[in-house]
Amino acid sequence: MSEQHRQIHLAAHFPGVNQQTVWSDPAAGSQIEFESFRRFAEIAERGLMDYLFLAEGLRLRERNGQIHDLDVVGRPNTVSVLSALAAVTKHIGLVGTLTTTYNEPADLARQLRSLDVLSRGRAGWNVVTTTNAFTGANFRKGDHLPHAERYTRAQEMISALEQIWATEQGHTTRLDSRYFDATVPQTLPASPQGRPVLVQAGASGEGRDIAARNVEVVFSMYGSFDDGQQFRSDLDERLEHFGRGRDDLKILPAITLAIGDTPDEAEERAQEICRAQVSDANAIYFMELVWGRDLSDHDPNGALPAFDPVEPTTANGRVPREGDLAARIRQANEWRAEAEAKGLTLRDIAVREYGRPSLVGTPEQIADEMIERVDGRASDGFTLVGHLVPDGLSEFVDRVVPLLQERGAYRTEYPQNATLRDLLGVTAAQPVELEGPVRA
Ligand SMILES: Cc1cc2nc3c(=O)[nH]c(=O)nc-3n(C[C@H](O)[C@H](O)[C@H](O)COP(=O)(O)O)c2cc1C
Repeated sequence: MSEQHRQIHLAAHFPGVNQQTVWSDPAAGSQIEFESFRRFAEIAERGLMDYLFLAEGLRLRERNGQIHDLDVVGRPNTVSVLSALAAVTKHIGLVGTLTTTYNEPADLARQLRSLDVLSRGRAGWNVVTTTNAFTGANFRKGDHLPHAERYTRAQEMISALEQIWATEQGHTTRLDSRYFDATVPQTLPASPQGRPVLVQAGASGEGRDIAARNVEVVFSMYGSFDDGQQFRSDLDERLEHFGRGRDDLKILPAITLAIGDTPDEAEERAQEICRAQVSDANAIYFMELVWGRDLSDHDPNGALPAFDPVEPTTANGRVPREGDLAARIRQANEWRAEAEAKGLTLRDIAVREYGRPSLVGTPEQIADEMIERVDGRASDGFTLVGHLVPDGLSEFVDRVVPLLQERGAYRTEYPQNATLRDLLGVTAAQPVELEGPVRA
């Protein structure tokens, strides 16, 4: 008799423009052409995954007032890509990230319901509030709401969308809250899953409350066993507070992989991937986030800056590395001492700090580790982020998925006509009522 394991849920993250994806690799495809998305979806669906996931960036990254062209830049609109994918996939869920800060309810509700109807109940919405202040410049408001206000608006947006989605076709919804004052007609029927699955990404207390109150899946960065367990128990308390059960919410942290035939080979692969991810230019960029200023006059293969970090002077489209100035100065001093003692360059430190892939090992080791984390409730599965687009997850699908299946921890086929909510095995949360307007 094989041991009983909890079922693992998997999502495939089509990386946006970030340092995880190695676009310079000859095997990398386009981040724009539909063929990349189609192939990526085909691999994820071959791996029987719950959903394919797209992040959102509404501007091109900038650095010192210039477009940050270290990587490829730009990506097509999320809902357009997912709608096109609905036509070439059959089972897999299609989850798009869309911001609550820079959208209006009628438009967002209609886009997401359209995707849900076109895909016959396979749509999901990753609720984000957008960190990057400069995104505000795209919009009439031109400014960014403070963090707490963004979450007030997010809750109102979720409630508004739920109200609109619960309204029958041909009827209207009246929205009257702090941020919204609109009368919205329901132009479409419901999909087989009623409304899109809600996913959330945002780690503060407010973000976690939004998740515990409203959503069915959290996309987190807490990939290690201990961090995952801590995050889970924090969310469990919040779920209880909002009258929901632990199984009403799945947590799928981001995971990166290096697979090898032997542990040594996997380790070598991990090193190779890290060095490809942290190119010379990316090493400088990474250190600029710590030092808070332009370091383009520094040699990535030379010493770390001799001066201390400062308060950031340029808005480069990225929030500076976490930690206050004193902590960043301490960090810089530690790295400098270590670099001198061991003869390490700026890039050596960046490669190491940027972080090795989260799971490094043979297919057996990776399958064991995943099962252990899910059985130990450190997560309910994983959002897989490959370092290559579009084929980066094929080795995982071909070599690790069969082992998860053999061990009874993963589905062996898609259920017939399953919606995304069916695949995840979750029920929708009770909608939160919109609070009345707080207009003076
Ligand atoms: C794992 C993760 C993924 C995120 N993905 C996006 C994204 O694709 N687009 C976006 O505009 N914001 C994204 N965000 C930003 C969040 O929505 C939020 O604005 C930010 O994390 C600040 O909120 P917090 O303090 O609650 O974390 C992401 C955040 C996290 C933690």
